[in-house]
Amino acid sequence: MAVRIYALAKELDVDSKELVDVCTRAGVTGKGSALASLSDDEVARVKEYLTGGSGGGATTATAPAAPAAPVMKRPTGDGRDGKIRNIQAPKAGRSALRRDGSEAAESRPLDVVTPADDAPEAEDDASQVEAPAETPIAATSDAPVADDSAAAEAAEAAEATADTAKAEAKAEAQAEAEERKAELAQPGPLARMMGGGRGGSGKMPVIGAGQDSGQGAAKKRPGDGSRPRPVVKLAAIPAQTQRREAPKAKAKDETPTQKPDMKLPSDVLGGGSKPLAHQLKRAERTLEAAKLKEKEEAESKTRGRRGGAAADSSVPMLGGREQRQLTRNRGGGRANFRPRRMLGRRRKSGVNTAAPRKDRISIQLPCTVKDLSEAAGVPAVAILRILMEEGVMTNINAVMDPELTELVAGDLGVDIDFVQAETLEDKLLTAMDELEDDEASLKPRAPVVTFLGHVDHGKTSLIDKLIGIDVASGEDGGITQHIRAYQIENDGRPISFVDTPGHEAFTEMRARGAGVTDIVVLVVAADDGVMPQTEEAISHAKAADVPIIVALNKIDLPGVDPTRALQDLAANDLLPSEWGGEVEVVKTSATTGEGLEELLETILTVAELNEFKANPDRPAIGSCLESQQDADKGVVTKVLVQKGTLRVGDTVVCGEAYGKVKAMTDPLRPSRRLLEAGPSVPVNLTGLNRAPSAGEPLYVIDDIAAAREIADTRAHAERAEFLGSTGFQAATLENLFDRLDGVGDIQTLNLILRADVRGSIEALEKELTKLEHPEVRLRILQKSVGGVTEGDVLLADASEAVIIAFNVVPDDKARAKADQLGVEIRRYGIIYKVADDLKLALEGMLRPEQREVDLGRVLVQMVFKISRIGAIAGCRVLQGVVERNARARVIRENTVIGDYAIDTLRREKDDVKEVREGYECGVKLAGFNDIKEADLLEVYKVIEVTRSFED
Ligand SMILES: Nc1nc2c(ncn2[C@@H]2O[C@H](COP(=O)(O)OP(=O)(O)OP(=O)(O)O)[C@@H](O)[C@H]2O)c(=O)[nH]1
Repeated sequence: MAVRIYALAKELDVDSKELVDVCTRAGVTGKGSALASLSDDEVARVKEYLTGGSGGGATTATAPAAPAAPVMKRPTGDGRDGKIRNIQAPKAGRSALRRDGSEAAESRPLDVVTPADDAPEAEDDASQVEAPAETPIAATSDAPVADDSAAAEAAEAAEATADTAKAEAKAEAQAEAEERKAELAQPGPLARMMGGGRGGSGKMPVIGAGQDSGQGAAKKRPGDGSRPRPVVKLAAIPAQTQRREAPKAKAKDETPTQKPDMKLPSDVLGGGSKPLAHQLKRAERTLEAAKLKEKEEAESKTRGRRGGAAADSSVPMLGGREQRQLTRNRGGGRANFRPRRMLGRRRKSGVNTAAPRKDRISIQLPCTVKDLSEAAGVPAVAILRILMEEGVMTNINAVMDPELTELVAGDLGVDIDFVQAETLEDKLLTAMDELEDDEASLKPRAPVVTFLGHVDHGKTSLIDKLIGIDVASGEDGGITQHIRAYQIENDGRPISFVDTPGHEAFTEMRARGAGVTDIVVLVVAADDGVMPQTEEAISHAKAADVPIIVALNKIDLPGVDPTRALQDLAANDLLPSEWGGEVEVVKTSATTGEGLEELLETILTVAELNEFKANPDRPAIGSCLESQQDADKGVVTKVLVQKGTLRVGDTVVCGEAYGKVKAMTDPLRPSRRLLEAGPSVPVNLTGLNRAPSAGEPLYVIDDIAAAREIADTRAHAERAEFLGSTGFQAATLENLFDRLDGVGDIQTLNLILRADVRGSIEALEKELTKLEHPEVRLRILQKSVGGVTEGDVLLADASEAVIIAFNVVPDDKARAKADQLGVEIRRYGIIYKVADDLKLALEGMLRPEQREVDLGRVLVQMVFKISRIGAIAGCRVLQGVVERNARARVIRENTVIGDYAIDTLRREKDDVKEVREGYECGVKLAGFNDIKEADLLEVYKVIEVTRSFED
């Protein structure tokens, strides 16, 4: 019966990683990791090799009667017996998973450690030094091993020479031992990974009992004291993981990086999508503004001086009328004589322009026209005028995006700095995020295992089979459109599974799944191999920096060749362990159940190695996987708790939503109510005031008022952004450029999106962005979770929009209103059908192409001039056909002299629709009477051809 290497390692009480190496040396090849299986034969060979039999070949030749060195003996724990010692499995599993082949080779155990105090005895104890060299492992590790010949030489020298020579040899041996000691003081890569520095002098690291007693032995997990921890090779962690490193502190004397001193306006720097004339106009305006400012400053200085003069004691004291008269005359400026009309107009601007004008301002985003006016001390009308000149018609309360604000500020000659205010969110939530849990508070938690892969490769079927439910067969269109999370127990050990959709529209959901996961199971159909979404899933898994296990599914299909899929995986940096790589590939069939046990076992082994932990005793932080509006329960949010414990009654904030947790249920058994949920537990919770966006982190906070404030601020910001993106109200550079580019001519199809969950809206939006065409576009006016309401219908009517109801229905009022107003509500259940239909609708909006179709040629044989009617050409159809509503090009002496519509077409005296080849007919051309004998008419008609996006 086949047995896995790590199971055999357990049985033999050796380190499974070492056993992988031993397999290779014993001639059992192709075993890339501890999860590889061995046949009975192979097991026998390995055992034989280990007990010093002939299995290994090469090394035994040089091994003289080794005294049981390879026998996996339980250690004494003193770490100094020169034999076998225990090294614990990696504690922080991820580092162990990063090792590559070279490190593994380096990390082979050092065969012998001769402690410093033993060194002087080296000459007398040649057999002790030699013994480890006889072990199979010693043969591969030469550097730290005591050199047999050196020892022999030392012994020989001792015999052959006098006492002085003996002393020399002794000194030499001692020096050598010192050197070795120094070398060994540096722990090897494996030792480092295993958490042991120079924890002892053991030869082969062995997993098992006694690990606490050795030096450097790490803490054991509670409850599994006797279970050894196998070692699994997994995918190499990509380079980008380095971004997690804390930034290096700058050396004090390091010269700061120089910043270029660029004073050009941002739009000039931005590549100048505007015409040069426009740039010049702006430059002129800026110059004028600067001049004006200078003048104002000069005037105010003069005024100041005059004011000073008024206080001068040399001026005689005047009273009453004279004083008023003088003051009026001194003020002298035009303002004093400004007619009432002007004063009135000035007041109307409604903005306090008393603030002094500034050269440099700091302004908080989002910024309105009024904000800028107040900060810069410039009348709002001046700003509105600039905006108007730029083609942006807006009002004083309109929000300007940063680029537009900068542009206006540039025109006003004001330098601007944007500042971001510290919000309540920053204060409360960021602090929670940054709160580090101390090591002692961390408790083991279930691994979160996410299934990722291409559409239809069998993710849902595999999870269904693993947990014994049937979700796959009930899916609309056979594709997963929701993210799911369930927790099950296997032999008392909990595991949380996350199922993600494979369809390309669900990138966000896949990223979200990968973002909350500890382990990724990459499902690859054996008949299909690596496909685009598989590659995307690999990237997500790598970005999440988590171990990958590959489930090579559909292995039951007749004639499948897994080799191609394995090659694809190798090409994507996932070298399968059976090819000597580091990625476990388990061949599975969700249909027959083949390989599922092995898959589960592999998942549990990886989880065990990584020892996932979290602090359950802190305010919970989770992640919203999905949320939906339920007719009975209100907002139902699917949350995966990541840290802390979430309890019924907790106040939470999640994205733009907040509320108190009313109830929690187990997603797998919805009737099972939960009062609390700890780390790694997925729950469906109710109590939020609105459906939060999927992917939003959820925080438990004490104060409901603070939760409301945070949620409302976010909702407000999102609304402002959304309005900006739909082109309503907000003035942005983008809509300015749109206008300049003549985008106004584009035909627009307005949409209102309503869906069951936020994830569907995201996926729909993503899918719809692909429907791009220079002449038509889609504009989403509103998007929200829940059924179609009367308000939606009214908005659709006012904006001539179509309502897309995805997995939701209109309520009665909405339905009645839609019938009354003739608003179209289109209902869908499958995402790509929405995209297909909207594509057709947009294609229908494209102006049809006008195409000419040649009909025939006609020769004019005779011309009849009839008063009040005009010239009638008596013709013969030379080729093709003439139709009444066609057009004709008149050709005279090989030159086209005109192009006219056929007004009348007659045979004999009757009006006819068409005349065919060989027949005679009378043709009257609209607006052309100069027809002559021998003219040739080329008859054609114009047809309209509908266009598609592909044309
Ligand atoms: N023969 C065979 N068919 C399978 C196997 N696994 C899944 N299928 C079939 O493949 C189809 C897709 O399976 P799903 O489980 O829905 O695939 P999925 O990867 O979850 O698909 P999405 O979630 O839509 O990306 C279904 O018809 C399954 O019955 C398998 O191991 N063998």
